[in-house]
This record gives sequence, C-alpha cells and structure tokens, in this order.
Amino acid sequence: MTAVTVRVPAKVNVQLAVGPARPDGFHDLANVFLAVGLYDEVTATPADSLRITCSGPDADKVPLDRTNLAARAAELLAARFGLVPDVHLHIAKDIPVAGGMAGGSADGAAALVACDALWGTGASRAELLDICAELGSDVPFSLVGGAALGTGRGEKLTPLEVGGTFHWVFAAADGGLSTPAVYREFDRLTPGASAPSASPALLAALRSGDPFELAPVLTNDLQSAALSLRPSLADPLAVGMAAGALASLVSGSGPTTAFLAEDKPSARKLADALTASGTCRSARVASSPAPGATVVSG
Ligand SMILES: C[C@@](CO)(OP(=O)(O)O)[C@H](O)COP(=O)(O)OP(=O)(O)OC[C@H]1O[C@@H](n2ccc(N)nc2=O)[C@H](O)[C@@H]1O
Ligand SMILES: Nc1ncnc2c1ncn2[C@@H]1O[C@H](COP(=O)(O)OP(=O)(O)O)[C@@H](O)[C@H]1O
Repeated sequence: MTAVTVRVPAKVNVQLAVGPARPDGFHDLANVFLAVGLYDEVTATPADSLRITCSGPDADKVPLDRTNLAARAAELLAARFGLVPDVHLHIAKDIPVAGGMAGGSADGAAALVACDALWGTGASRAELLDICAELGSDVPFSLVGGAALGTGRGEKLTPLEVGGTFHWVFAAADGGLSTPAVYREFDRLTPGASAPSASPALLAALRSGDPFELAPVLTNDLQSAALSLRPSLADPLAVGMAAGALASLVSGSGPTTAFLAEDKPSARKLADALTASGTCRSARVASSPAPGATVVSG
C-alpha cells in the first residue's frame, strides 16, 4: 500500500459537567460528545523518517514536531508492534486549532487508523482505543464518533443514541484558549464542584432528535471559565441568539462558539449574521452526528 487517507470529525460537547480536580490534575467529567461534520484528513505515506506536514488556513498554528498528536500516535502504534515509525503524515486541517473542537485529538485518532492500515498492524479496536486514551482524554471519542458519554477524564466511552440530524453553526475566534488554563480557571471559579453526572433530560433530547428539546438542556461547566479568560466571547453568543439560534454555548474549553439551529436554512442565515457582525473570525455550518475516523482512500 502506498498511501492511506483517513477522515476524522470535530466534536462539540452538548453536556460538559466537570467535577473537582483529581490528585493527578485531571477532572472527572460527564462529557457528552457529539461528532460534527467539520473534518480533518490525515494521509499516511511511507517515508525514510517520521515527518509531519500540514495544510489549511490554520496550518501555521499546528506544531510539526513530535509533540503533534499525529506523530505521537504513529510512535505509540509502532512501539506497540515493534516497528519503526518511518511515515509521512500530512494533515489537511479544516478544524479550528485550539478551538475546543478536539482538532489535535482528531488528528491523533486519524493517524492511528491510517498507520494501522498502512503498516498492516491489524490492531484490535480495543488496542486502538487504549492507545487513544494514552494520547489524550478526547482522542477515543475522535476514533468512534457519533455520540457518546465520556466518563473518567472523558476517555471511558458509552455510545449514545441520536434520533435525528442536528444543525449547528460554529464561530471560530481569533487566537486559541489553552485547555489546562480553562480548567484552572474553572477550579478558581468553582470551589467545591460536585461530582459530575449525565443529565437524563439531555440524553432524552439526543434520542428525540428534536432541536427544540435539545436547546434548553445544553450545558457547559467550562463556559464561565472560558468567558472569564475571554470576555469578548459574550459578543458572538449574543449575536447568535438575536439572529435566531435556539441555543448558543462555548464549544468545550473554547474559544469556538456553537449555535444550535432549527434546520439547515436557519443555520445558513445564522452563519451569515455571525459573519456580518464581525464578532468572529469565520462562521461555519455543520450537522451532527458524524462518523468517527474512517479510511476514505488507500
Ligand atoms: C475540554 C475538553 C472537553 O472535551 O476538550 P477541548 O474543548 O479542550 O477540545 C477535554 O476535556 C480536553 O481533553 P484533551 O484536550 O484531550 O485533554 P488532555 O490532553 O487529556 O489533557 C490536557 C490537560 O487538560 C486538563 N484536563 C483534561 C481533561 C480532564 N478531564 N481534566 C483536565 O483537567 C489537564 O490540565 C490536562 O493536563
Ligand atoms: N494535530 C494537531 N492539530 C492541532 N493542534 C495540535 C495538534 N497536535 C498537537 N497540537 C497542539 O494542541 C493544542 C490544542 O489544539 P486543538 O486540539 O486543536 O484544540 P482543543 O484542545 O481546544 O480542542 C494546539 O495549540 C497545539 O499546540
């Protein structure tokens, strides 16, 4: 095989319930992930050494060294199967970088699937999920996609049923937000956070597929922390509501903001209003759920 390309989705957290900091520095979560149809593609080709390249509007913000999650994925898979990770991984990036949409996690999961296919390692699903969890808390979800409840630090997944298609707008912001910094701000703002649990109303709304049922139960415990670090995020959130969003929230640790729309035409109108408002860098329409990391060629 000469090249394998894997397509992998972004995510939005439709519920992000955060507990107190654990002794290991992580937070226990009830993290309801929904994969959305904004995609990166990772192409693996044989090479003399491990090399990362990246294209796309945000490419200059992506590290091309061994800290890139795609590179780490190749190294971990190779180590497990006694191989040398000589591979060129090209990332065609469309997911906002450091935007709270798990773009780096997506590339880690995609690189893992691509290298597994290129090298013929034949890793089991359980082995792949194990490596994903080692790469980062959000990486297992990027592998499976769809919708899932993540517990522990978000890496222990239970698949969830989604009864229909939800239409979203995602407004990218200038500059990223550091995930550890947002969790630290959450700790400062929320002394005595209680143990997180999934909301039955939220799970029922996902099953219903009805955006009017989902809108009032969307929650993100990191939103106040993201707004505290970046108060200007209140502007796109307000513009989106005024322009007819059923709900608006910060995506994960931000600073991307997410808007739930009634249907696709409403989402397009909402995206136009957000773009025209000048309160965001760009606004994109996407629907959910979306499949996890999938080989698309090779
Ligand atoms: C907040 C969330 C919501 O899905 O994602 P983003 O919105 O940033 O994409 C995740 O919890 C981010 O997951 P991920 O980005 O994979 O985090 P990791 O690499 O595992 O950890 C990075 C750092 O985030 C903090 N962290 C992460 C997960 C967790 N449950 N508790 C934490 O406190 C820790 O400071 C950790 O050192
Ligand atoms: N493949 C990758 N794509 C983007 N960022 C990456 C990647 N690998 C490592 N990173 C690092 O991870 C940080 C967080 O990026 P990202 O995963 O896009 O955001 P978030 O954690 O908010 O979802 C980036 O600032 C970058 O330093």
